[in-house]
Amino acid sequence: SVLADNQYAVQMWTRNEQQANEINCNHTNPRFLPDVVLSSAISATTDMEEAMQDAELVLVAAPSHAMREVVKQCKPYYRKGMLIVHATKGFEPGTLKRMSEVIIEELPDCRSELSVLSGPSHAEEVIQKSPTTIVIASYNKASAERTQDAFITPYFRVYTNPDMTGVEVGGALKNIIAVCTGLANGLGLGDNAKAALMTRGLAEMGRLGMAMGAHPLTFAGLAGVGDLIVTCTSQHSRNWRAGYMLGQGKALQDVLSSMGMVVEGVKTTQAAYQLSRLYKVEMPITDQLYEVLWNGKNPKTAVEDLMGRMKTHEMEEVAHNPNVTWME
Ligand SMILES: NC(=O)C1=CN([C@@H]2O[C@H](COP(=O)(O)OP(=O)(O)OC[C@H]3O[C@@H](n4cnc5c(N)ncnc54)[C@H](OP(=O)(O)O)[C@@H]3O)[C@@H](O)[C@H]2O)C=CC1
Ligand SMILES: O=C(CO)COP(=O)(O)O
Repeated sequence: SVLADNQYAVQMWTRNEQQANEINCNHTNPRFLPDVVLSSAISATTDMEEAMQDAELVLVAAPSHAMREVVKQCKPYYRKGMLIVHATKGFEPGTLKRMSEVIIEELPDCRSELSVLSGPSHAEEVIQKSPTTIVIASYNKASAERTQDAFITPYFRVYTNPDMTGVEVGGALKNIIAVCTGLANGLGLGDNAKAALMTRGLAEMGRLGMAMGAHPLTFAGLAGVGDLIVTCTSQHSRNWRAGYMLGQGKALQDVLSSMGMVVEGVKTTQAAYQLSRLYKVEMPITDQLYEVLWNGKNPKTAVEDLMGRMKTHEMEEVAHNPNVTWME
């Protein structure tokens, strides 16, 4: 819709024939955005060749577990020079790769035209043209700026950032913390607990991100704290809602089947648990959520175990910074 507002003719690809017909005939997408009329500049098809044949820019927003499969389907119709943008927040299950790594493996020629679009941006609000800020990261400045130009509108403000790793890792990891804050609310815990999870969660997002090669300040930006705030506090967040239901005692499988939409934070918790061991980074909140989701740990015990950890200082970098020392 943002691209259509910028005068692009938008061709959507979906695997669902009924959804394509609905978009083409009625300009609606009722399962995902009920009560919304889409621009007549948007059409849909189930034929990937038709979707990609004249494309200048390809935006991929498949869930992380389906990214490789979808990009493989794009591959025969990819042409060097096309801008490729992804908006997916997660890691590839099993390989633990970031989405840009998966895309580059499948489309090696697209490296310098590839960007990630991320930040605090619930579709339900973007479609209402509610002011939204977002970041585009790319290895290539010219591609980042071309993509910025394609998406920027008076209600959708786009920044650029060269830190592809930081933007991808921030967007993926904030979902873990959103599930945790939902869980805390579902357990009846208060705003102090929520603030604690968000702040200490941001610390562990940054620790893993830096170990993976990200710039620490990216986590203070839209793809870090920005998206963390919206996902941990918005009624629209599927990750928060899933956590809330878990906190109320529902079983994980029942929660996931009742959502009918992807809850990236669940698989991302497993991926981050594995990455934290690979990179030897402490991620206590992620560890506890992993035990709750994957090993059936009681969430109340998980909270007690987090609160009962060995006492420590707040920030490693500050505690060991010679300019900020303890008084003798
Ligand atoms: N919703 C939002 O506001 C935002 C979402 N994101 C990110 O975008 C990604 C997608 O999220 P979102 O669109 O909300 O998820 P939804 O669950 O709402 O939709 C997922 C879509 O992907 C399709 N899909 C799933 N698997 C495949 C596959 N193997 N091949 C082709 N299509 C497939 C589904 O089709 P079907 O219906 O046929 O299953 C469905 O249309 C996630 O990584 C999310 O974190 C990022 C920012 C905002
Ligand atoms: O990433 C999002 C908003 O920026 C969407 O979050 P949810 O997947 O939790 O709905």
